Amino acid sequence: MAKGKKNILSIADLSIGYASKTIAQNINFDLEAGILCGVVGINGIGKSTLLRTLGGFQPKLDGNIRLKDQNLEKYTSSDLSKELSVVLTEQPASKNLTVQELIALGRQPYTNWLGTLTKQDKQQIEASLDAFLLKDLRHRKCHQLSDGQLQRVLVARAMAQDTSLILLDEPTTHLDLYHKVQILKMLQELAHDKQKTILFTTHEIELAIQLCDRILILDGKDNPFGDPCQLIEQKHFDRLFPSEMVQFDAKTGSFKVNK
Ligand SMILES: Nc1ncnc2c1ncn2[C@@H]1O[C@H](COP(=O)(O)OP(=O)(O)OP(=O)(O)O)[C@@H](O)[C@H]1O
Repeated sequence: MAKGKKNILSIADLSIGYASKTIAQNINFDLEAGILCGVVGINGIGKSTLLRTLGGFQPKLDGNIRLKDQNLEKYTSSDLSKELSVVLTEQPASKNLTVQELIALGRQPYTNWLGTLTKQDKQQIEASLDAFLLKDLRHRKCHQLSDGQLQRVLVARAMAQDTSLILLDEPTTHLDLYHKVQILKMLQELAHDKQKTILFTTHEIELAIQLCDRILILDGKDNPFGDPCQLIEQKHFDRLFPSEMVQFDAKTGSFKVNK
């Protein structure tokens, strides 16, 4: 850990899965404020299960999850909603709301029972609309948005919630390359400029290598974690897929198909 910087999320010896089956174990990593971290790994290895466990949607099987020096299970749901926001792949039920209304829902943990927005709530909503290029779309219904626009709205809602940790499950699914890069750069900016800790699952390994500060590789064994260059040097990406099919080129940080 860098001197003087406190961990926002500390994971030790974590096992995740279901009563019937352990999906992944031996997961260890720490994340400080201002870090963008990608979680990669092959289909079915447990990325979404990890996200759901960290988000408190399903119980861990073993080990420790500490959020800002307190065990995750110790948080009341009201306190947790001020420290942790989650953006899942499922489409929101509230797509009949306008962009601005959906983003305003991010302020729910802070508003009174009437949902009255204070000046500070409104400022946070404006800043979120601005950061995710949504000012012109603010009155558009969410069901009238493209996948890329809707993804920006969902992340903007998480920004409005103003939590120290933001978890996202595959935020780049269904997006073209330009919009994948756009959303990841916006997440990077949010992490670096606003000192948020952001963890997201992805199949975009090459983009994660270029844009993330840290990567967790779920590999069903040791689950290596570190900064992308370090993981490349240690040849962890070389072992991700069967080498007769695809090979990792450490010089370019990209995968080549064996023809
Ligand atoms: N409710 C459940 N009960 C039992 N097993 C489950 C349940 N949900 C998922 N699984 C299993 O857990 C394993 C991990 O699934 P998970 O969705 O976490 O993987 P993933 O890495 O996110 O996959 P993908 O990249 O395909 O999205 C899979 O084998 C899946 O079949």
